[in-house]
Amino acid sequence: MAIPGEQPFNATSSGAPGQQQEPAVRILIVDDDASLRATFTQVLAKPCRNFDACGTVADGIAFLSERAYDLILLDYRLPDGTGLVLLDWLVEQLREEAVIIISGENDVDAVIGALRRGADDYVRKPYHIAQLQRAVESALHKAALEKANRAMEQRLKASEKLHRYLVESSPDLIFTLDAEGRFSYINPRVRQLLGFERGALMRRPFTTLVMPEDVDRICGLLSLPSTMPGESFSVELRLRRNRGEPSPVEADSVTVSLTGIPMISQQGERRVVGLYGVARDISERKRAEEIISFQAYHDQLTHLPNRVLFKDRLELAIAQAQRRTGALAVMFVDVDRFKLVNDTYGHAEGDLLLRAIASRLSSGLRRGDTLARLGGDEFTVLLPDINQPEDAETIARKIVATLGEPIKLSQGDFRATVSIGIALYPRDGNTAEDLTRHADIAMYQVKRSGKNAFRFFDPKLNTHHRERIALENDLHQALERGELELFYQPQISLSQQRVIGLEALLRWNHPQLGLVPPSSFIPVAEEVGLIGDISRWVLDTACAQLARWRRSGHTDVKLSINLSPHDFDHRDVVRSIVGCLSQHGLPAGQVELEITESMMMNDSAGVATKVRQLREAGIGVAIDDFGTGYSALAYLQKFPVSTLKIDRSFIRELDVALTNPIISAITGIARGFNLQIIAEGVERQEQADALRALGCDVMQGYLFARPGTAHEAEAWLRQVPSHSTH
Ligand SMILES: Nc1nc2c(ncn2[C@@H]2O[C@H](COP(=O)(O)O[C@H]3[C@@H](O)[C@H](n4cnc5c(=O)[nH]c(N)nc54)O[C@@H]3COP(=O)(O)O)[C@@H](O)[C@H]2O)c(=O)[nH]1
Repeated sequence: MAIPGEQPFNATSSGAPGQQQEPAVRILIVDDDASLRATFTQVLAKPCRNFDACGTVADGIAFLSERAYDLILLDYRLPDGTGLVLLDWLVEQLREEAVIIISGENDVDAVIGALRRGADDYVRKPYHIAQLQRAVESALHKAALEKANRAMEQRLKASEKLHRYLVESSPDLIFTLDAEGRFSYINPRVRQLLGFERGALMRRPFTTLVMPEDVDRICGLLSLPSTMPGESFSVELRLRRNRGEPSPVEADSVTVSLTGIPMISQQGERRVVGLYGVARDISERKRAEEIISFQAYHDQLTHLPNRVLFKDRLELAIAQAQRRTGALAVMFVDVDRFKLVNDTYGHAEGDLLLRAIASRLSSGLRRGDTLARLGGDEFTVLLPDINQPEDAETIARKIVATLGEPIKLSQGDFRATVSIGIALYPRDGNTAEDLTRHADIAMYQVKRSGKNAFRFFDPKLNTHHRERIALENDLHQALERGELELFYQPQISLSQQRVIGLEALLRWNHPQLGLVPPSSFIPVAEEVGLIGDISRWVLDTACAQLARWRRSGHTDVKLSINLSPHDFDHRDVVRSIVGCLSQHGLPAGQVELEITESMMMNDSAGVATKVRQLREAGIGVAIDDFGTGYSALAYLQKFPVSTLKIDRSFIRELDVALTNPIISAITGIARGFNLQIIAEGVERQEQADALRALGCDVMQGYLFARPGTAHEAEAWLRQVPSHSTH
């Protein structure tokens, strides 16, 4: 883009810097007397002067048409006309040469005529050389001054043009106000930025453009008398958009950063006569700042306040409650079985569920309450003003009720439930951390006692909770540190007098607590979502061990492996089990998986189908605690298992009476369905005898061996058990 006025600013003077050179001067002599022309050239000669000379008006014009001169010495009387003709030509051509008329004429009219036509001086013949020289010096001096003036004028014009261009095409709003705060100038940017014609704004107060909310703030700054001369200010404010004007921007206002500089009178006493202002549109920057700030304080998925903002609001609410001696409640809300959805249907469905739950939860709250998402499936609620604990209870019931209707996910409906823990200020703590932690502990208790409910914090829960958290933390590292170990317990066939199977039983060698039984940590692993990793480790370790035993010749021993009901929540559980067996080169028939009877009763994860697939792959499936639940024959048809394990509780009853109708029934069912039967928890010889009498041949229990290491198990495989029955 060409910038007006650029060239004049680039002009540089020629000549070596610091060297004061007299400028070159060109003089034209027009006189019909050749000897005079020679004299002029001689007496006026200087190193920097160049002369041309001719004797007629026509030749003079010819020279002048070729180039410009600084001075013309013009004879009045010439053969082809008077010097006036040449003067007229100069005027006509807008020429700027200085002219000295030289004539013998005594006529005053001739002199006046020449001066009127623009001649600068008049020398009458005969003249003294010195007089001519003075006239020439003076005319040249005057011409030089005029030339410098013209150059200066041109530079000023160019400069003015450039400044006007810069101001008028500035992307910022530039304006001046008079002493009364009214526009005295505003650049055309106002049209584009705010949709106002600049003509319409002239003499109108600046506040015409300011959004009403910001007027008071800016008025103080604009009250000029109070502004110290030279004191500038910067302020952010919103300028009004002319809504009558069509605009690509929908906003009512434009946020600008305004810099105001008082204009000081240059004459007389220094006083403020107006204000010079530059307003820069910072709407985009503001929007970006708002987005960044929103992201810093909100959860991206649900757009609810995040942990930081929740803590902030809770601290504020505590301070306010302290002042008015009031009460508030904090709820910790955890979505039940969320991991199931995430693992089974994928993260997109999980996100959909979380968004739907967020919307349901907030529908149960009032304005002024805060619902936040801490991350994962954890939400918190702040009820900043409650009168009694029952108020929090009412809201908790309401929240539970909002989830009554199933949530539509793309892969089907999901009936979401939540576990809610409640802590009250001041009863359960007076800091944001304590209240949130205590609500979390209460929520944990709800989870442990069956989920889908709410509970208030009870200080007695605290110690237990601490131990539990410590256990959880340790469990997270147990796998990495190699603290898990498999023990094995033999399953004996009394008729064959040998170990026909082994059950793999998990142990945790805790560095401080010693050997931790699975009943103490498996439920924790299930709750914190570690069970998947642990089960994979168990399966892999047990299969690797069986492969070793096979290599030692034990090719007909069956290995029972316990699986958690949670493992069956995974779509690809069957594929991973089959994959693990083939990876270790095991025949499917040598492995049996133990599932619990309760899993058959709640078939939400399609356990029946998975059991069928495992059986089709040739893998055995045993029902672990058979008889303890509502075992029904219908289940056995639906779940094509291979083995029933009679629960320990029935074996214990054999101590009282050596017959038991339930055991008789179970053995009958097993025979009817062609299932293998194993009695577990056999501790005494009498129990073994009674079981044998009832038709049960395979047994497992302390009578034969307590669970032992892989090394001990290998020894059992090699020997016939000593505790044979009579
Ligand atoms: N998901 C997984 N669960 C597992 C795994 N390993 C074990 N478990 C389950 O933990 C429960 C407790 O197991 P454990 O403490 O190992 O107890 C087993 C035996 O030690 C015990 N037992 C065996 N004989 C007797 C006996 O004569 N008396 C008596 N009081 N107890 C005895 O019984 C448990 C074996 O039970 P079961 O599995 O039902 O056959 C238990 O429910 C295990 O299933 C694992 O790797 N994953």
